[in-house]
Amino acid sequence: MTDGLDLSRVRFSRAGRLVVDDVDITAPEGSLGALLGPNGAGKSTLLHLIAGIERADAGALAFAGRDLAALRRRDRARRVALAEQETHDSPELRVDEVVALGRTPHLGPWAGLGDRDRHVVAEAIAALGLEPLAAREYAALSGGERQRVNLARALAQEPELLLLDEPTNHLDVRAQLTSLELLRSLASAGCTVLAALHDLGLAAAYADHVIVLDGGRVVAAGAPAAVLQAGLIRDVWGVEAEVLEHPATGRPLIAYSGVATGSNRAPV
Ligand SMILES: Nc1ncnc2c1ncn2[C@@H]1O[C@H](COP(=O)(O)OP(=O)(O)OP(=O)(O)O)[C@@H](O)[C@H]1O
Repeated sequence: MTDGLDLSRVRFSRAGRLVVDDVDITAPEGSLGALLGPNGAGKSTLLHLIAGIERADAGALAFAGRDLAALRRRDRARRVALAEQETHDSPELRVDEVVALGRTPHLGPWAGLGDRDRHVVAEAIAALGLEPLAAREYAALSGGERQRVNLARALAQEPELLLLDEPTNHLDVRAQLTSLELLRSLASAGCTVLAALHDLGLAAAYADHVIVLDGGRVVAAGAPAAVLQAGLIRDVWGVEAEVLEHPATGRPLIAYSGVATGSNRAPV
């Protein structure tokens, strides 16, 4: 058992179909991990299981040495945040109100925001550059703007474990890099971060470790350079790629050349 996230033999079925199959994952405390895999691999489901939105059928899920399933809902919410692509519970709220929802697990019963809560909310809004949007209605934002609000809300929660489902979806390239740099600095400050990503290049550029899911199973895990190799990319995603070395960072640089012929991946 580690100080970070530790999943052992986690299984989960949905509608009679096994969608998370004997998953073992270790994410060290203070690391930025990328959860990778093709559509339907089970990434969102696994994040839901870790966040306690759904309950695993079998296996152990621990964070900082504590059994996540045994934590009370409120205790878990103080420690674990999940930033999803859409916030469904607050369409009529303003941006600053949505971000302030992140403080809910830290407030006493019937208590409003205190000075520190307001400070944390303002910092989260500033970290995502959302000041100009703070008084706008969440529902009236673009997809990328909402994505930044969702991340700010998760930051305001001040979690020890931050889970994100495709946090770069809808974002322009600068916003993508800004978000990943923010996640990296959170990890450096001790937060354990695990983000489901589709962009292998971003994972290669930023993650400390990557976990590749396929058909609900972990098929590879480790340092980006060790895992993200042409053969694995062909087998899992059904595309041909050359993996180069980034001239400035030394990290893997993925150059796609096309869909792999003979791949048994279903066409999209
Ligand atoms: N509400 C649901 N009812 C039945 N099956 C579902 C439901 N949601 C997801 N699934 C199935 O569970 C499996 C895992 O889905 P999941 O959303 O976790 O994958 P994912 O890796 O996040 O995919 P994507 O990259 O497309 O978002 C898929 O086969 C999917 O069809």
